[in-house]
Amino acid sequence: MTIVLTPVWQNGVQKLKMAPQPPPRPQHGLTPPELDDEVHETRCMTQLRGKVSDIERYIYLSALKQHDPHMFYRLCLKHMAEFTPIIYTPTVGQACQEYSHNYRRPEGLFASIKDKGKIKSVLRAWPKIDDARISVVTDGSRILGLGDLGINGMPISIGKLSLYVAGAGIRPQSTIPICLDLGTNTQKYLDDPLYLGMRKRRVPTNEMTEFMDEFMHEMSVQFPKLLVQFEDFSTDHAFLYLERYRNQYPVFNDDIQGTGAVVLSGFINAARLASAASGQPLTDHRILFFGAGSAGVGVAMQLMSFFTLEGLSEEEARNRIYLVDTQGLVYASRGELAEHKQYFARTDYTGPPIKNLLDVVEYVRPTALMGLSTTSGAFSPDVIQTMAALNPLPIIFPLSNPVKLSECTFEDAVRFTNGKVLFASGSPFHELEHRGQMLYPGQGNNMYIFPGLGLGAILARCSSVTDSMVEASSLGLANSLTPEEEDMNLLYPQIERIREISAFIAMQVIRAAQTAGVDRNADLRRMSDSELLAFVTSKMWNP
Ligand SMILES: NC(=O)C1=CN([C@@H]2O[C@H](COP(=O)(O)OP(=O)(O)OC[C@H]3O[C@@H](n4cnc5c(N)ncnc54)[C@H](OP(=O)(O)O)[C@@H]3O)[C@@H](O)[C@H]2O)C=CC1
Ligand SMILES: CC(=O)C(=O)O
Ligand SMILES: [Mg+2]
Repeated sequence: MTIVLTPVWQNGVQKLKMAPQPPPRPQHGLTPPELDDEVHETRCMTQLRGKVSDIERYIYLSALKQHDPHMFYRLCLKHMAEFTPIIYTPTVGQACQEYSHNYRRPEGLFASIKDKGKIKSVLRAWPKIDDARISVVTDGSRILGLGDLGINGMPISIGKLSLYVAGAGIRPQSTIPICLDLGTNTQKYLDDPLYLGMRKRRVPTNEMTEFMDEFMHEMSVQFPKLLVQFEDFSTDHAFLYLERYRNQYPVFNDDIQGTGAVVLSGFINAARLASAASGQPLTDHRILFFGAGSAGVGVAMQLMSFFTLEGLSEEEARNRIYLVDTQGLVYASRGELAEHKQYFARTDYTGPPIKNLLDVVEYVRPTALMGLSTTSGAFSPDVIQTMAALNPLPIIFPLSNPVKLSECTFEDAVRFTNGKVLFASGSPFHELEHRGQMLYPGQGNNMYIFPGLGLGAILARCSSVTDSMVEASSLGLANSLTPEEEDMNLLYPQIERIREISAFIAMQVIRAAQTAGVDRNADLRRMSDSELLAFVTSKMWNP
C-alpha cells in the first residue's frame, strides 16, 4: 500500500488529500483481461528505455511511482544500477533545476518562511501523521553541486526517500519529503515566471534560526517517531543546525555525516589495497581534500577515525589530513578562516599561499585525493599523473555531484594512471576495459549509508543519532564486501545488494545506539545478532 496525495482545489488553494488507499490490484473489469505482472514489468521497462532523454525517464518513473508504486519499487529493486542514475544523481539534479517547469503534482510538504508562527498547521496537512518515520528536509540552498535552487530542491528529498524505500524497505507511507521555502539568492529563479517558490532573496540566518526552531519543535510534536535527515543545506547552515539540534532530536546531516561514513568505508577498503601495493603502513596515508565545505570537512572529520582505529592519537590523525579551498592550501597563518575549516588548518606551513592544486599535491605528496569541490575537471591529467608518480596505487575519489561536476572521469583516472588507480566517484561511471582487464569504478555516495543508518535509528527508536552510530554504519558497509567483490578489487559492494547491506548496517547501528544508550526500543537489546538481523529484515517493506 502507498499513500496517494491528490491535489484538490479549495477556495482557490491547492490542498493535498489522501486518496482512498488503492487496492493491491485494480478490480476485475477495470484492467485489460490479460494484464500479467511479469509481462507488465517488461512493458514498463520497454516504455522507460524508449524515452529519448534521462529527464523523460525521470518523469515516466515519477508517474509510475505514483500510480503503481509496487511496480515502481519492484523494478527499482530489480534494476537498481539502471534506476539510481535516473531517480537519483545525476538526473535528479536536472529534475531539481527544472522542477518549476516540469511540476505536475504535489509529492511532499512545503513549509515557507511565511508560515512562521503557524508551522503546526502546515505539518497537520500531512495526511498520515501516525505513520511518519523518516523525513528528508532540504532548504534547497546547495542542491548537489548545483547551487541555490530554492524550492526547486524538492526532488532531492523525494529521490533520497525513494532510496530509503527501495534500499532499506522503509514503508512508502511513512516517508515525508520536505522542502523549506526560505527564499533563493539565484536571480534566474527570482525572474522565472514559472518559479514555484517565494520570489524573495534568502532570509538572514537569525530569522532562519527562529523558523528552524519552530519547525523542529513542531515536527517532534506532530510526528513523535520521526527521524529527520537534513539534506543539501548550504555549508554554514548545515553545520549550524546539525550542532543545534543533534542532542535534542533524532536528526543527522546526510552531507556531513552520511558522506563521511560512505567515504570512510571506501577509504578503508582502498587503503588496504594501496598499502599492500606500496608496503607502507596504513597509518602513513596522507589525505588531501580538494573542497572544504560541509562535505569535505564532514568526510575529513570521519576519516580521522580511520587513523584513530589504527592506534594514532587525535593529533596524529589530524596531521594526516590537508584541506584545499578556493584560496589553496588551508593553513592557520593564511588569514581569517571560516569556523568549519579551522580544526584542519595546517600549522606546519607558514609560507605564501599555495593555490595551484598540482603545487599542493607536490608539497603534500598525498596517497589519497578527495574531490568535494563542485569543480568539474579539477583533477587535471597533470594532477592524476603526479598522484600516480607518487604512489603505486593512488586513491582518487572525485566525489562531487552530479556527474558533470565530477573532478575527473573514470576514463581519465584510468588513462593517466595507466590503470593503476583506486577510484570512487559521487555519481556513477561505467566500468571499462583497460589492456584486456575490466576495471570497475566505485560509487562513493551516501546512498549506501543513509537507508541503513535511518532504518537502524528508526527501529531502535533512537532519541538522537550519535557519532558512534554513524561510524558503525561506515564500518558495517566496509565489512559487507563478498569474497567475489574483493576479488574484483571493489571498494563498495554491488548496489543490487543494497537491501542485504542496509539490513547489516541497520543491525550495526542499533548495536551502537544501545551502547550509547540512545535506543528507546529495549526489546532489541535481548536479541542475539542473528535474531536482530532477522528482525531488521522482517521489518522491511516489500513491493
Ligand atoms: N558523493 C557524495 O555522497 C556527496 C557529494 N557531495 C558533493 O560535494 C560537493 C561539495 O558539497 P559542499 O561541501 O556542501 O559544498 P560547498 O560549496 O560548501 O563546498 C565546496 C568547497 O569547494 C571549494 N571550492 C570550490 N571551487 C573550488 C576551486 N575552484 N578550487 C578549490 N576549491 C574550490 C570551496 O572553497 P571555499 O570554501 O573557499 O568557497 C568549498 O570549500 C557537491 O558537489 C556535492 O554534490 C556532497 C555530499 C555527498
Ligand atoms: C549525494 C549528496 O548528498 C550530494 O551530492 O549532496
Ligand atoms: Mg546531499
